[in-house]
Amino acid sequence: MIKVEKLNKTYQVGDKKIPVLKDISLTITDNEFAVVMGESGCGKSTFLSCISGLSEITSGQILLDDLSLHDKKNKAMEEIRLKKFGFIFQDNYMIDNLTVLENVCMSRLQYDPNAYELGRSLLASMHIEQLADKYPSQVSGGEKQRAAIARAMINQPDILFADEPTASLDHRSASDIMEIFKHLNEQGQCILMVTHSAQIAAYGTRIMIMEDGVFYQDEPLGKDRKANVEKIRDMVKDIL
Ligand SMILES: Nc1ncnc2c1ncn2[C@@H]1O[C@H](COP(=O)(O)OP(=O)(O)OP(=O)(O)O)[C@@H](O)[C@H]1O
Repeated sequence: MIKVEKLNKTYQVGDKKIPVLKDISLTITDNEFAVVMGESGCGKSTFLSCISGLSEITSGQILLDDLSLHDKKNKAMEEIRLKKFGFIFQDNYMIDNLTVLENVCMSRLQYDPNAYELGRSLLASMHIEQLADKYPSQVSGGEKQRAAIARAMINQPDILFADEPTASLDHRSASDIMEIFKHLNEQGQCILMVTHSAQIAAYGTRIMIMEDGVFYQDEPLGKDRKANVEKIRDMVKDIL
């Protein structure tokens, strides 16, 4: 469970302060697939990077279970980010001179001699086990994004953070990736994702709409994806 309490984030540019996140309080529970939407520049990516401990926050706190993520005295923060969080971005940042399997397993190899075994089984669950020994330049964008999910899952994270994971993919590959997310969530994986697409957001179990640094709508989603798309389009019709 991740709990956000009175989160504020202000960027300082020269002598100008730019408040981006404004007093956000919410909880994301372990079994949720929460989706954040909102117009460009409203603060979605900033929210994701604050809540995942990648960015400093200005005030408030973020608790992973009972652990404060921005406690500067907490030397274990790096370890927590590595082992409890998985990250997927629009650009999947594979290391070109490592194989797909090596990319997937890199962050686990240092502490687990069986990392490759787990990596192979993750690739199999993404239906790309045959790509294990290829290099990133030899696989398609959709395949690379599946490998990026395997890489994000390699430390069996508590939460998977995804910032527009399908934005650079065609419709078919994007749907395939969302089916994987849906399946992971059905197996109990907590996911927090940012997207601009109602079709993609409709795979979630919760939709949160941000405007100007606050969530002004936050609703559960059902299992009927078509109904979810309608509902989401209606929620965002005035801003997107
Ligand atoms: N490092 C930074 N320094 C100063 N301002 C920033 C910084 N990062 C983001 N901003 C500003 O904060 C605001 C929110 O940016 P953010 O990237 O979180 O928005 P977003 O909703 O994710 O946008 P998009 O949908 O276009 O990706 C924007 O006005 C942006 O210009």
